[in-house]
Amino acid sequence: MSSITILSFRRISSSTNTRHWSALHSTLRTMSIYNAVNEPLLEYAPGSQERRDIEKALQKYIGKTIDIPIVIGDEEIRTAQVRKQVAPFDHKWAVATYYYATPDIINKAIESNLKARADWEKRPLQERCNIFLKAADLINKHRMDVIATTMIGQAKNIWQAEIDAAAELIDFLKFNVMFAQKTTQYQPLSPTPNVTMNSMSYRGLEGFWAAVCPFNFTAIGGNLPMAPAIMGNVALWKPSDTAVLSNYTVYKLYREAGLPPGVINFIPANGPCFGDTVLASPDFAGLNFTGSVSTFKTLWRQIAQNIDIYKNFPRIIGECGGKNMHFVHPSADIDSVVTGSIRSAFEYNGQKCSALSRMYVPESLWPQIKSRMLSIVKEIKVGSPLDRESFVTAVIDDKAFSRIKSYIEHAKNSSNLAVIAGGNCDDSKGYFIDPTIIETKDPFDKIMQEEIFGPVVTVYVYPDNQVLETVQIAQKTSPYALTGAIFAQDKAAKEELTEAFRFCAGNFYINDKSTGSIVGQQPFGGARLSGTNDKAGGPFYMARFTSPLSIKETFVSQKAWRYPSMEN
Ligand SMILES: NC(=O)c1ccc[n+]([C@@H]2O[C@H](COP(=O)([O-])OP(=O)(O)OC[C@H]3O[C@@H](n4cnc5c(N)ncnc54)[C@H](O)[C@@H]3O)[C@@H](O)[C@H]2O)c1
Ligand SMILES: N[C@@H](CCC=O)C(=O)O
Repeated sequence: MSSITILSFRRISSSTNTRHWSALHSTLRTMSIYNAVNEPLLEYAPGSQERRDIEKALQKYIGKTIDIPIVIGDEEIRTAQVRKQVAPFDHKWAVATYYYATPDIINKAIESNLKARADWEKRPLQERCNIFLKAADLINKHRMDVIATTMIGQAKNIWQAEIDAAAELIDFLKFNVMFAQKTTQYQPLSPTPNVTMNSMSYRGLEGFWAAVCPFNFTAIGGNLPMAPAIMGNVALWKPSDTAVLSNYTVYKLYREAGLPPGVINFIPANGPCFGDTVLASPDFAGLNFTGSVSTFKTLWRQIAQNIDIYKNFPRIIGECGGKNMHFVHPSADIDSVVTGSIRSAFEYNGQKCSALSRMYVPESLWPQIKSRMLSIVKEIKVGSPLDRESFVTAVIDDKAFSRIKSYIEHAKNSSNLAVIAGGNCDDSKGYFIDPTIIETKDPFDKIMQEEIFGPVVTVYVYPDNQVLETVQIAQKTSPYALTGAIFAQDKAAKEELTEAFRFCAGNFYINDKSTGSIVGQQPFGGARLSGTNDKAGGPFYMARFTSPLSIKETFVSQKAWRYPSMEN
């Protein structure tokens, strides 16, 4: 790994000895970069060691309520605004008690960030990277706690929790470190090093970042404050109300890994209260947001309104929703369509931003695809994530339950729409919604346009001789461009469809489902209203968290003020 540090860099840069510069540049050329590889997934087969481990870990949490404080520096704070995070599959069970931060407390957290920044930003990149690589080791060591808290708090079954809270989070930590090193490796040209040496110093931003997190991925909660911190920034971690337990479990491991107090403060808070307070601070430097379009637009508008108070132009990153499609060509392989669509639409109850939500299927293939999807849906078990057979579990909360149910009711009440599988909703114990398949005669019905974020997929069946017309419909149906997939065996069709949907997704799949991106393999993010497409888990992402300083140092005394062209 790199032996170059910002501190040593500064020491060298203050020297006028060109030999030091040459040494720096040759070290930069030879420095070794951390080689991130993806975390292997554990399988949790019955009888396996990991199966026993997760069952033991779950016992620590089942039936209990964990108390979670606000954390600023080393101080734990509890306010009078006591909140409960409930198990979505058993809403009488509060899995955690936490406390909303008040505006005063949020301002105190900002002060603490700024105080910690003075030292953190100056630390060598290598030192910061080492802390987060240690955090990756600790997540692995305490894998079962991170997974168990994700299972009970966000209702993920073991498989989905493993993908998210263990594998993806560890991947984010390791790939962010690697890309931070690669990003900062660039040094500008110095064609006459005995006369002039050019260099670039990679600074964290002046001020603090607000990391505003969604409920649906523990890994995203862990990533949003951590990526800026690696690059020398300080951040407020605002967890989602429905993911406080898993996010706090990860936060504690970051601190245990050596993250100094105040670099990341853990601030559960009412969303608008948090937004209003942090965006009113002149030191607000950046927003790292993942969540819905409406929240992102609200925050962006507020930033614009407050633009005159800021010391810097804030950086804005926002990854939002989608209306992700599978477009099936008449030459498609039916097995791939059926398996991919069931998985993408119903894994984690359709609550992945990349989940399949609308399908376009040619009428020649629909009878087979329909009968196979309906028969799989009959086999899908809906239930508690603690039951190893549950493929679909409960949706996250009462608001999500009502929203998803309203789309199903709309389908039941519309003559253009037919509910052909599922449609049952039951919130008596938990927020359960059966995997639901709807057929539509109207490709522009709102159910084909709006993000539902639940286990509901709508299918539009098109005449085989109208592929191009249907492509045009699919292109303009939704304002989002997050993920999309085409299924085709015909080579020319594959090329044509890929070109036709070039701007309809940030992550595009050919003969594969629209979900399941892996850090470092399919860097993730969408365009249009799906977000700023900064591709978390990729190299450009880390560049967003640095404010580079270009330095030119000249070693020879400069005497001539006249241009050569003026000389005789
Ligand atoms: N593109 C991606 O990478 C990606 C990944 C995951 C989730 N998502 C999207 O996230 C959404 C689901 O997540 P969610 O329900 O948690 O989203 P949400 O917008 O309801 O909440 C996101 C966060 O914003 C906070 N918030 C709400 N109002 C706020 C305000 N006025 N000021 C400051 N913070 C505020 C919430 O408390 C929460 O922490 C879906 O739309 C999904 O598609 C996108
Ligand atoms: N990485 C995830 C998307 C995250 C959004 O919720 C996937 O591609 O399944």
